[in-house]
Amino acid sequence: MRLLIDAGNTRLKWRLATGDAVVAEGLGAFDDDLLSGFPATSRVRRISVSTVAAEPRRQALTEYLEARFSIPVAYHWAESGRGGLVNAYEDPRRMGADRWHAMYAAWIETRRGFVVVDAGSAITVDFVDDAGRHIGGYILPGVQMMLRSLKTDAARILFDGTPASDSAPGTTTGECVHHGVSWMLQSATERVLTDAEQMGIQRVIVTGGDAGFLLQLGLKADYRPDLVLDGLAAIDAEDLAL
Ligand SMILES: Nc1ncnc2c1ncn2[C@@H]1O[C@H](COP(=O)(O)OP(=O)(O)OP(=O)(O)O)[C@@H](O)[C@H]1O
Ligand SMILES: CC(C)(CO)[C@@H](O)C(=O)NCCC(=O)O
Ligand SMILES: [K+]
Repeated sequence: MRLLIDAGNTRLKWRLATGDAVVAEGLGAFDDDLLSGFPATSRVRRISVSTVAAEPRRQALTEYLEARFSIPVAYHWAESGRGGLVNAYEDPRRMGADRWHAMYAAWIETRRGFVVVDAGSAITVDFVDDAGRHIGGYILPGVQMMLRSLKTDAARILFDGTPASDSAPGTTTGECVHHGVSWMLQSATERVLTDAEQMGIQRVIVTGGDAGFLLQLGLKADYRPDLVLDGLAAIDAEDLAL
């Protein structure tokens, strides 16, 4: 069985697979048991990871996995191109592996243009045209990141509560902050759709922990929670076949 891992800045997702079939999947924070819910009896023959975590955390993950499964860990990074998908970055190693793996999953499904919106710790937007050319993208602060910076970098912005999909002008600090985040993301969402239209791109795909929030805010997109793992699985299978 293959163990596939998407290790983000906030959470870690894992999938156990045989061939294309998913045997088990899980999701957890880094401070929990790293593979909570993992079926103890399974025989893992290969481990492949896509990560954007800091180097010390990546090393800790490697040590944990090698100690637990006694096999080496294969990391997959962003590439300049694969299977007709071409990265716009001059130095692809600088691109987050999650962005490349998400784009690759979307590309091999239809081999048509698409936009991937990954609403995780940070929010990324990547545009790919019908020829498989990555046009480029955006990196924006994520929902928790925006709230945290308002809380910590301004002394008198005091608020509680959770994100609301309401974007009406607020009349309390809490409303101004939470509705403000919604208002900003709604604007960004509209812009994704108009930009895609201008580029002749029809398909919008959304993934990440805040995908549901963006859909609530009116983003018209296909929700694909495991896009990064899907791309990683495909790439890993291709490399194995070489
Ligand atoms: N149960 C949850 N725990 C943590 N974050 C959650 C949860 N549910 C939704 N979220 C939202 O998901 C975001 C994190 O998304 P996600 O788990 O996709 O990120 P990640 O993959 O860890 O990070 P990265 O963006 O670095 O890949 C948080 O900012 C938060 O707003
Ligand atoms: C932007 C994030 C944090 C999104 O997870 C990740 O893709 C990343 O760390 N990227 C590195 C910078 C870049 O992609 O250009
Ligand atoms: K992610």
